Parts: sequence; structure tokens; C-alpha cells
Amino acid sequence: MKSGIALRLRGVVKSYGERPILRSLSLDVPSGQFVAVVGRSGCGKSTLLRLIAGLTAPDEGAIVAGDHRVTGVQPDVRMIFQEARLLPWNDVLANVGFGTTGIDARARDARARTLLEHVGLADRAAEWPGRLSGGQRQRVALARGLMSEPRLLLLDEPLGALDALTRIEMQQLIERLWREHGFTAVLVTHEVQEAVALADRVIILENGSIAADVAIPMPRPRMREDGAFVATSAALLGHILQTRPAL
Ligand SMILES: Nc1ncnc2c1ncn2[C@@H]1O[C@H](COP(=O)(O)OP(=O)(O)OP(=O)(O)O)[C@@H](O)[C@H]1O
Repeated sequence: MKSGIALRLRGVVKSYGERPILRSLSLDVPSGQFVAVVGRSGCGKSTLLRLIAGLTAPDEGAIVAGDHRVTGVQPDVRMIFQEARLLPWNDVLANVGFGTTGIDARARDARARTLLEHVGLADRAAEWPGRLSGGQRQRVALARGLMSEPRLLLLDEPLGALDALTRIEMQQLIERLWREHGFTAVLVTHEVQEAVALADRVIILENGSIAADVAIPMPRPRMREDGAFVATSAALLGHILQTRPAL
């Protein structure tokens, strides 16, 4: 198993036109840590992830993932989106293996099957994506995201479109994959309970700056009905409500 890589942001500035989105943001994420990013709509969460993924470039500052300065998309870093983005004309197995380079077809399919087992979909390898539920499609997206053995996984509200029960089951799956695969994780979520369930540490963004950086030292697995869980979630939500709305 490869281990996660550390992430370092220094003085990252990003604007769209005249509008500042991120303002001199600095952040250190140690190897293997699970970080959640929360904050009001429009505060810059997705922009932050896109910068880390190398999908867009900062105006100023530096982003370093492992030993490399991020200047574009790299195989060590993968991103999972709210929509699974599967190819409808490929079956599940081909979707998981899609875009994998550097290994022959047999090894690619074997790895894809292993990952489908990890996400509980081994028996759906020959299925068309259109016949899967939303939660199953996100499982396929997770398996595909793990094909290149990423050492940093970026999750942009991956469970936002799922019902509450599926969402909790998927959180448990993500936690297990994180433990077993050992990647560093940065999760953007609108749900404070999701952040508390999964993260070692929660960053609250306010208008493109870090308003709070909160350690979540609770033992795992975390139970939502525990007093500490409820109190931590309420405190985080209270903190977010105190932040200013995005400009
Ligand atoms: N490509 C773009 N061009 C112009 N403006 C953009 C672009 N992408 C994002 N923005 C703007 O940047 C701001 C931050 O957007 P971002 O998606 O990062 O916020 P967010 O915190 O993820 O929001 P939400 O929680 O609603 O998803 C918003 O005002 C948005 O309109």
C-alpha cells in the first residue's frame, strides 16, 4: 500500500475577474490526514479543491503535494465529484478501468475487479451505469478514483445527491477506504455531521480565508448519537453561522 502525501499551501490567492475568491490561504495537511472543509455556500470550497487538483491555477502562492509543486493534474491526486460522471456506453468494469494507463488490459481489469469488491459492487461489473442507483454510481466513481492508487483524494461533496441513509453508509465506506488505502483526504461537505463523522480536522472557510481550524480527536468509528458527536457538530454549525455570507 502506498502512503498518503502531505499537502502544503502557501499564500494562495485566486480571483475570478475582479472578485477575490481565495485570499492568501495557507494550509498544511500532514500525510494521511483526513481534512474536511466546510463553510457557507460560495465561500470558495470547490475553488480550493480545484486548485489542489491542478484543474485551475492560483494567481499567487504555491501548492505542493508530496514532493511536487502542483502545476496541473497528476496521477497521485484524484478528485471525486458530486456526480459520478460515468460513461453510459461502458459497463461498470470498463468505467472503473477507464483512463488507466501503464498496465495491460488484464492487470487493469483485475485491479478494477478488486476495487469493485472494496466498494461492495463485485457482482455488478458487467452492469450498465444507467441501471445503478445514485449510491452505486458513486461507489463506481470511488473505485475508479482509486485505480491509480492516489495518495491524495479530493472529495467535492461526493454524497450531496444521496438520501440520508445511503449517505451514512457511504461515509462508512469512505472511512474504510481511507483506512485501508492510506491516502490523504480533503473532503468538501455541506453537512457538519459528515465532517465530524470522517475528519481528523475541520477547516471552516469564510470568504476565501480560514476562519477556524478545528481538531476532531474523537475515536473511530464515531457514533452520531454520542454526546461528544452531537456537541461537536452543534459547535461547528454555530461557528459557520457566525461567518459572513460570501460576497
Ligand atoms: N469558473 C468560475 N468563473 C467565475 N466565477 C466562479 C467560477 N467558479 C466559481 N466561481 C465563483 O467563486 C465563488 C466561490 O465558488 P465555489 O464553488 O468555490 O464556492 P463553494 O464554497 O464551493 O460553494 P457551494 O457550497 O455553493 O458549492 C462563487 O462566487 C462562484 O460564483
